[in-house]
Amino acid sequence: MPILELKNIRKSYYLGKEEFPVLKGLNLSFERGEFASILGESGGGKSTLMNIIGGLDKEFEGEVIVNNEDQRSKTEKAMDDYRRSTVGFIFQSFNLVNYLSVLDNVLLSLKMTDLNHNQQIKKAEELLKQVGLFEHRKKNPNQLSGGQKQRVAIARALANDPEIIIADEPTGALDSQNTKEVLKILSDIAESGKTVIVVTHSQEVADCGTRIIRLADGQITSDEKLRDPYTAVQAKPSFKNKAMSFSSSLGMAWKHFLYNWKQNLLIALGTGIGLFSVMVFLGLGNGVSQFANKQVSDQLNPNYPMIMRRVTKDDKTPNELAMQESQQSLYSGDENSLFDDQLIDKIKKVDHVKSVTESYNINPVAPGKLTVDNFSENFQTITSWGSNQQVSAIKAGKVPKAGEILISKQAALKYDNENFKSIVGKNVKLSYTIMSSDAKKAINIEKEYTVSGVADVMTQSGTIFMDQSELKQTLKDNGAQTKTGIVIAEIDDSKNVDQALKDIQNIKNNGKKAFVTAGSGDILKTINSYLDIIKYVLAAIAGISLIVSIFMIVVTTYMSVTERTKEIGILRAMGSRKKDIRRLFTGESLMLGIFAAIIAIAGALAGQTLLNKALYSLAKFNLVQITSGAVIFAIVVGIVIALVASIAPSSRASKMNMIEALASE
Ligand SMILES: Nc1ncnc2c1ncn2[C@@H]1O[C@H](COP(=O)(O)OP(=O)(O)OP(=O)(O)O)[C@@H](O)[C@H]1O
Repeated sequence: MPILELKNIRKSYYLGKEEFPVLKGLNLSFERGEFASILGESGGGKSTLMNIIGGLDKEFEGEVIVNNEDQRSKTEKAMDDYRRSTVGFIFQSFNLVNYLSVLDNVLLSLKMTDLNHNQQIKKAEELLKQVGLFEHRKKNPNQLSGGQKQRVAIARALANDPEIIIADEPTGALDSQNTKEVLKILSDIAESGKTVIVVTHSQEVADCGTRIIRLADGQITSDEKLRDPYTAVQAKPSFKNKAMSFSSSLGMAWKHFLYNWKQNLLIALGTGIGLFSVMVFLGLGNGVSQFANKQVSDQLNPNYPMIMRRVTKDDKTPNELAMQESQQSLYSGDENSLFDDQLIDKIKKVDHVKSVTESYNINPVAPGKLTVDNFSENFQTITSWGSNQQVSAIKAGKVPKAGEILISKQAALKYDNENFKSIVGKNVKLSYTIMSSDAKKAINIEKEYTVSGVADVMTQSGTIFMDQSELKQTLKDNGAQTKTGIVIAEIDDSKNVDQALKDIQNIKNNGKKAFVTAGSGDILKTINSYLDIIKYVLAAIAGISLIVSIFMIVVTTYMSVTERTKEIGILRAMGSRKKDIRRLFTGESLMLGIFAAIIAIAGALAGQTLLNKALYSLAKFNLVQITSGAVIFAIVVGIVIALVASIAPSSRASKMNMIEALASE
């Protein structure tokens, strides 16, 4: 039974609508152990015929029957399998993969078998011994002579133990000595029971075989038998062929990635810089908002929100706006802004509220004056030191008791820039003017106090703190209003603050909402929302460079596809699937993305250390704080960018016409 039969094969090429018939009805059959040469003039259609036999070309008329199976009825998958297991190709220009070593070139075929890694290496080494190149296995193809390259190509074609070897001008680029050696190997292959079909112009090559077929003008002009086919029966291979595994494709992608490392490093740097800037901006935003949070919570205890009476006409105005109205109303001396015991009791009844303290403020009609020795400084407010203030904000001295005041660090620095603490314990005089409770009479007050301490309260530089009862007594003694417009609630736990504030805001008095609230949480929310906007705008600006990176990877992958067109053809001829080709390019660009992310992460972490060192003296705080989320973000974005960028080029690579790819230079 013939291994291969060709029945009435016709093939035409078309230029526009014009038909150029190349093969005009060929009928041939080949036996096992046959070494057949196809001789003919240039342009006679020999390569076209080989492409049809080798399963590279399905656009023809007639039947190609291999082992009793019609090739045309086969699916794409079955044709990949056919090229992988039944045929082996040898080309005039060797078609070795340049970035792989001699051993790896042979292994390429063996990657498509079920042999394990060690068995694959053993088999590849045996094949290289067979063609006399074992010593050269670690070299790259460009370190070999032409004859040696062709012997590697033969070893590679034999690796899968195919039944048919197709050789297109295998000695065309060799001198006479190398030609002899290659012909000897091809004869040996036929002798082992395989069918060898060689396309040649050379009578010397043709004379070596068992049969000469002459082709002219698309037809067979003679079919001459020189000797009987070899009779040895090919031993059944000890392994099965299978599609290239995912890890093998990635392994190949990795080898090319390393081979091309200079170019890849530059692209990864480009992409990495974009990712790096996004990470640093996010980290800076993070650090600055943590710094701001710390500043606020150092001064105000979140468990002690401030409450004022609500004065809006409606209940719909949001709490923050209603609070502004309440403040204006209080400062203008509106009685409706003041608390009475019944209102304070309502707040005390709210769940999680442990206590309610009245907070007093003196807002002099004009800035008050603090005098000590020859030094004087203005102040806007005297406020009671309440439990809502953080004791940690006191940088020198202690909380004010009766007859004492606590002043801001800014004021203390003005007193003594070298040693702001020196003001603690000094006697100071406060002089200011307030209005009587009926707001009709101005009252001038002048009193001496001892400075109990200094507090770092950034937002309240013109504030003086006084003990609550002391402040209340002062107001009383001077006939001023002793009802307060501000009370401080103490909440049992910070996790209950939001709920308690909501409940307080919903308390009604005479059918209307009675209170507005402000906690340090509100201040933080406002600060954070502004910082978030800045952070994301900066990160987005840096992110634009990532779009540039996508284009950079697209262009490089396209260039790589163009450069490696021949390799794509070789791999497809060896039985790689479209999927394997896609993985090869996607894999390499994925490595580029991961590499870029690694560069970005390493750069950002180093940048974080350097920037924090450089900026520490500014705020006594690490202003750049890169989170593990940002690290994961960089890896994910690196991978996504690479995948998006590789879609079009790798799909182009996988869809390439095999014959055109093989013919490319
Ligand atoms: N893709 C193509 N489109 C159009 N014409 C083609 C194409 N490929 C080959 N041909 C034409 O088909 C004819 C046969 O080409 P083929 O390569 O099979 O010849 P050949 O016998 O192998 O020649 P050589 O010995 O020079 O390699 C030539 O005239 C060639 O110009």
